[in-house]
Amino acid sequence: AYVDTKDILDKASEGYYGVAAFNINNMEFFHAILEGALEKKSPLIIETSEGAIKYAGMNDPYRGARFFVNMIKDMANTVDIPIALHLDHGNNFDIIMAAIKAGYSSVMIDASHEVFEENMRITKDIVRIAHAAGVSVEAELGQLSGIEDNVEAAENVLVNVDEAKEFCETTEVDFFAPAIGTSHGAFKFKGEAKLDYDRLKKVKEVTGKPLVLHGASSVVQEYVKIAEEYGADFGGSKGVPADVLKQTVEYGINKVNTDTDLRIAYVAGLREFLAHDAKQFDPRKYQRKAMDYVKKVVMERIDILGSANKI
Ligand SMILES: O=C(COP(=O)(O)O)N(O)CCCCO
Ligand code: NA
Ligand SMILES: [Zn+2]
Repeated sequence: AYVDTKDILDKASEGYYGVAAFNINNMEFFHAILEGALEKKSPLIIETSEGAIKYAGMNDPYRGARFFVNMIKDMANTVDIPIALHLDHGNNFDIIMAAIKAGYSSVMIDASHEVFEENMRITKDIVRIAHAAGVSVEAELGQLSGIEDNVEAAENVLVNVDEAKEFCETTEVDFFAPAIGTSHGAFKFKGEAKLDYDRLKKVKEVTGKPLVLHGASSVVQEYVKIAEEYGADFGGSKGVPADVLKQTVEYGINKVNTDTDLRIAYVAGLREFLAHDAKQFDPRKYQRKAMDYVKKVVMERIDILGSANKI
């Protein structure tokens, strides 16, 4: 069934388990992810960035938003796991409105690069509009290092616990993303993967909200190796190890944003297949291995986060 993201995350917060939020740009990633979630009988959050919406809509965001809603809502209403569709890193007002109007389950307003008061004001405004339309809202405090959705965040700015309390009370966001040391992409840490667990525990205590971990991909080396065997160069790639992910779930993370792991799995499968089959030109066949690797990553992640059979 097609559900509100808040319903999935309130249950996850109650039960102290994590639900992965998988990013897509096309049909094949959605199908591969869905196969994995169905097999695991897991609730599923599908999310699209503003770039994905522009890509699918050939630069018309409202068309792109409708494309994803039509594909995902219709499929969701014909399978028996709960599925939500979320706008990831919403920042452009028109695209956030397009997602709400098209029928997204939830939207993120990411004003984390603004000063605190401004982030709070913008977020409060989006919450008012989204809630009027029955849409739930995610927002973020602090900054991930690396490229945060075309906004260059120089260094990690960790969430401030007191600000988090005031922010959640004032804005009434439905779920909240505290920056605790992760970053987007495949090169997350120079050395040891260190997250600020103490800060995370405190944010859970003072907000009582379902929490979101951005930049949560593990950069699974099994697929990095396959991709590199067939010509990729992902040297120095490092993500959030599975045991660290489990710790964050234990301390209150409930939505676990995962994009890079799927991208690496897919390109590994594609490179491997094409290196061995010189004759195949049916896209349903030459993408299958890539989709199988995405499905495997999805199922492994569901096991790590504990959302299997939680439907
Ligand atoms: O927080 C995340 C997941 O980040 P990642 O999968 O790179 O760890 N996202 O919001 C996904 C989109 C941006 C990164 O590609
Ligand atoms: Na998000
Ligand atoms: Zn993110």
